Amino acid sequence: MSINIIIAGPRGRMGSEAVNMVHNEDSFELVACIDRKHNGMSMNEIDGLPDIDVPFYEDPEECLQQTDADVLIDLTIPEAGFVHTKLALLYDVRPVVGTSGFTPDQIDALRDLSNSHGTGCIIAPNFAVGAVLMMRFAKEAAKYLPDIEIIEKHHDKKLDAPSGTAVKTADLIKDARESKQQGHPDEKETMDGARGADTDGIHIHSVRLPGLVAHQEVLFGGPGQTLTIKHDSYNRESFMAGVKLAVNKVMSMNELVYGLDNILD
Ligand SMILES: NC(=O)C1=CN([C@@H]2O[C@H](COP(=O)(O)OP(=O)(O)OC[C@H]3O[C@@H](n4cnc5c(N)ncnc54)[C@H](OP(=O)(O)O)[C@@H]3O)[C@@H](O)[C@H]2O)C=CC1
Ligand SMILES: O=C(O)C1=N[C@H](C(=O)O)C[C@H](O)C1
Repeated sequence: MSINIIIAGPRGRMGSEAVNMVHNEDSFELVACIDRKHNGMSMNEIDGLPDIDVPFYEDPEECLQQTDADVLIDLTIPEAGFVHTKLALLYDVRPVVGTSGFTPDQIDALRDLSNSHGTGCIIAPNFAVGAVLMMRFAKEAAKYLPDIEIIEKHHDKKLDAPSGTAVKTADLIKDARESKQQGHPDEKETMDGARGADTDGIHIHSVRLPGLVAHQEVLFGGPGQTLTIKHDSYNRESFMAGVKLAVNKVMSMNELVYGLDNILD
């Protein structure tokens, strides 16, 4: 039996990669797309998209009502992604969400809905296995070297800053070390933003440049030494093994999980 999948954001950089991955996977079936353009058209009628006969819906609720789907993959923007994920849970379709930029309150609301419906949901700020390991190693290192700064670097089409990965990394580090103020107690920015964002004393610096894809360095400093843990995604294929794993895993889940690390064996 194949897993029936809806993709939201099929024309995007990640969405188009996910369309190819789902289409090429024997046990997956792409059954519909949610797109804010091309309502009522089939993918194979739209210029520049693969020759796949699958319907496009502008209205996410109409899509969920009319489609026999098991899983929704959302790769859009946080505002739309939140609505899609909520609706999918209401229709008992399991969301696999890569969209970054949800607020903690939004994640809590989706967790409540997922858990009360008993419908599995995976929200993963980063689907690349190497990035998950970077976060895991950073959490471990934070126990021994608690002075930490994060530099995340992305392509200049990215809408949210800091990245979901940087936020998740900082959250993991907060679980592993005591809250602390970093840098000089009297330090003063003479130019706004010079020290980056500050979450519980951890500073996050966001770089946006053409040519980049998705990169992060976690820097640790101690007396006479530094440690750098670094991950680079050079293309969007790097995320697809994680998306595939999440689709398979979510089928047997009945609650929300935040972060791919929680489903890696
Ligand atoms: N978890 C992970 O591993 C990864 C997550 N991401 C995240 O995935 C998301 C998508 O990234 P990326 O593919 O680079 O972005 P793109 O901008 O390339 O794609 C976003 C897609 O969402 C669509 N969209 C925008 N607004 C709406 C709306 N209101 N309703 C429905 N669809 C909408 C866009 O359509 P239109 O063209 O009409 O604007 C576009 O097709 C981002 O949040 C990004 O941070 C990215 C890489 C990896
Ligand atoms: O927008 C991107 O490209 C990416 N977004 C995710 C994030 O915000 O962390 C994951 C990855 O870094 C690529």
